[in-house]
Amino acid sequence: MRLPPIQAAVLEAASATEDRTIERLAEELGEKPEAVTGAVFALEEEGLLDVTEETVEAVSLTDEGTEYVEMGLPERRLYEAALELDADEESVSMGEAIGRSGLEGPEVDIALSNYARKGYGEIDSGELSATAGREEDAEADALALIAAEEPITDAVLDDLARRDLVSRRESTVRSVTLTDAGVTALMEGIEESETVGQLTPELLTTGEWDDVEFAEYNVEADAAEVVGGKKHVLRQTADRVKDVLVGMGFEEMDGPHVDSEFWINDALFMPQDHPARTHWDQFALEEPSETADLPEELVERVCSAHLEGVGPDGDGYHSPWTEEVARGMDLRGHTTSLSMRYLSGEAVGKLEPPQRYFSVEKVYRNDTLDPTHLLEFFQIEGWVMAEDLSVRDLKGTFTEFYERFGITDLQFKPHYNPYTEPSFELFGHHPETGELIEIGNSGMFRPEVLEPLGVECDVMAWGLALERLAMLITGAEDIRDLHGTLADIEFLRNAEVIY
Ligand SMILES: N[C@@H](Cc1ccccc1)C(=O)O
Repeated sequence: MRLPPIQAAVLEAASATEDRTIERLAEELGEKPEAVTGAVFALEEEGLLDVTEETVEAVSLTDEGTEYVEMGLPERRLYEAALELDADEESVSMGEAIGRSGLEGPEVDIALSNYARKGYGEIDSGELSATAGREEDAEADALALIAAEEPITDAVLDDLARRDLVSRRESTVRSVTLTDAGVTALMEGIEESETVGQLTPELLTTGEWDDVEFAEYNVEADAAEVVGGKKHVLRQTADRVKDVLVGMGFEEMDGPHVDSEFWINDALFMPQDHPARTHWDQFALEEPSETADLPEELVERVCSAHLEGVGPDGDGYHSPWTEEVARGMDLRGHTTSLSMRYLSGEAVGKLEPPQRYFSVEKVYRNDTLDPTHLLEFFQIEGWVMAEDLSVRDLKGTFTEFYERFGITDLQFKPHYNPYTEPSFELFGHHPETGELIEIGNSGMFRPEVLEPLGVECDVMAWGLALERLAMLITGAEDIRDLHGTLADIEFLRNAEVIY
């Protein structure tokens, strides 16, 4: 029998009595698994091989996992440092133990968050103790086994996966055995035929291509995975949000990322001593630290609203209001600053009702990073200006908007904002964890906001979280998987924004 060289080689390497995997054959023959798979399918079609398929979970170390195999787990290194400081006698300073361990950056947090959980000792107000005689660490042992390609138990695997130290993937393992026909063919002898699998520059330049016989394409063979560039999941979500809002009749706003306290806070009737206006919550600029460019008449009206309120029964904050504070420059902590610029007429001139505006833009807050918080994130800002709006209009708009993303179980909770009354927070269920997560904040702008701006009808408004929406759409459980230095590339490659 005549066969192309790779098929002949595969047939000779296969056994009649023992299953051999394609991986193993490829290794033995020094060929690419894809090439061997192609040959196997061709031989199966000729009836010379039997192929069986099995789905298995392949476990491999992530970069972080590989690093810990070499360096030791951070909590383990902290424990060893604590022991060197005699922590089994009594507790020692946490700072000193960290210093001795050589842990740096995010590793410190990782060490601290696993230390007590794994029984290495207690951490209490800056002090740390170490449980004597902790020789074993199931997670460390398991990492070493995975590195050596040995099997490990599922329970530890779950822990390691939760820590992102391993990645798990389903793959299909194909094994082959010789059929009777295959055995007979081998006994009768195989000759290598001249078929060519790949057209090369040599074949072309020598003109040999005209003499050789080409192998047939095998469209069923596994091909190498191609990871091409694609639009980021968050950008896909933002584009979709824009499409939906434009479809609902909204126009887009834009404006400065760095803005004055006036537009970010004062125009919104945020008292100047409000805690959200301190460095705990927002990033202030040193250079330039203030603007000379404020709309003077509006500043006067806003100042008066703060001091005396608006209307005949109005009441203000009875606390000082200074233009100096209003001139301060910040990275905007919300895009409601844009709504103020548009509603005041400052951005595109005086607007007559009805109007609908939105933006999908970045905001900056001095928050603590966690699974639902980033320091830079995107807000879906929006407002509707019309006569006689009510909370029903607000809820109806959200219901319509979120339905376009398959989110139909919104929940509303009463809330407080200095600038809206009434105010509502919005919640949606996470598709994977079932947890209720906050996805937005909204309300009807108060007269103290609208009157100084010269707006005489109702305005309902909101700020929705783009990343949280992306989490509900894609099932991402940690906002840090989506963007930032800890983004999960594997997740981003596969996540889909379907609509
Ligand atoms: N600025 C609010 C959102 C909001 C905008 C407009 C009205 C009400 C709420 C926030 O950042 O959470």
